Amino acid sequence: MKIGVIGAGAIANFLFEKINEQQQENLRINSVFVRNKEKYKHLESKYAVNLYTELDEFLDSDIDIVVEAANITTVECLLPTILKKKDAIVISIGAFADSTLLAEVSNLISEYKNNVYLSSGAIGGLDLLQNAHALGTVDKVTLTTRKPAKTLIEKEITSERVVFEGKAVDAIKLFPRNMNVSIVLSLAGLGIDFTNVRLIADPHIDKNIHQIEIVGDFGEATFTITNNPLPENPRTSYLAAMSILGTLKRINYNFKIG
Ligand SMILES: NC(=O)C1=CN([C@@H]2O[C@H](COP(=O)(O)OP(=O)(O)OC[C@H]3O[C@@H](n4cnc5c(N)ncnc54)[C@H](OP(=O)(O)O)[C@@H]3O)[C@@H](O)[C@H]2O)C=CC1
Ligand SMILES: O=C([O-])CC(=O)C(=O)O
Repeated sequence: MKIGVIGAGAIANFLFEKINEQQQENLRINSVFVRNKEKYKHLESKYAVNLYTELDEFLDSDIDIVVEAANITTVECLLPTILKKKDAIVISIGAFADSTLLAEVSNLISEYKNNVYLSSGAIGGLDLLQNAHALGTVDKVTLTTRKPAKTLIEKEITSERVVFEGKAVDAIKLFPRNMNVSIVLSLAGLGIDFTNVRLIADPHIDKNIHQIEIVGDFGEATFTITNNPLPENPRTSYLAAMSILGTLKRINYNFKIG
């Protein structure tokens, strides 16, 4: 599968290294869409990719699928155009908190028959949540996220602080670079207005910890994911980058699990 990546930050560099440098069977990144070619010029020789700043040229290049590794605004601006030509994997899931975009994307999927894959990112358990809610009988979903304090607030603190408590719909507005996980969890389950979120700045940790609690007719489930950060961007978990690689591998394989 030939891949085009949008963005060239921490997640994108993980993918360049693991896919192009270390090589993965049947996967190859050919094209990278950036805002500033000069800034990222070194990538062309390092990973044998072509850089693009024009979206149509990027989409018409030698790629089968687009991987977004940029931010929410980029998804809002580019995804509708992408879906007219290519499948897409999205990691900045927060974009789908906008119901207008969600409806537009649903219409484009029907019309152009391209697929959108929402990576599970820095969490897991989305298969269980979707199964448990297949009859609409999950009652409660709560996400408690703890991140190193310095990645959430500028001021130094000595004890933990709850920086957000409420619904996913508001969490993503206030923390668009930290709460994408709350939106994928919402889409798999009760929706953005009914998924409970707590975000805690913790000065005593150096990992991104997501705790998920699900209650419904099936019973109860709790998961804790203790994520190592990506060195290039400690706000982003290593698993978020891995989840894109996992999605790419699963698309390629006809023996589907879960
Ligand atoms: N679902 C999940 O669990 C998670 C999701 N995320 C999402 O992934 C995104 C990427 O994370 P990460 O790699 O750590 O972030 P980085 O800040 O390291 O990299 C972001 C990259 O996107 C580029 N970019 C921004 N806007 C555009 C654009 N319009 N067109 C092309 N490139 C663009 C930036 O380029 P430039 O130099 O031009 O600014 C930069 O190279 C985050 O913003 C977040 O939305 C992150 C962590 C977890
Ligand atoms: O990487 C993480 O732990 C989660 C994150 O930033 C997000 O969901 O936006």
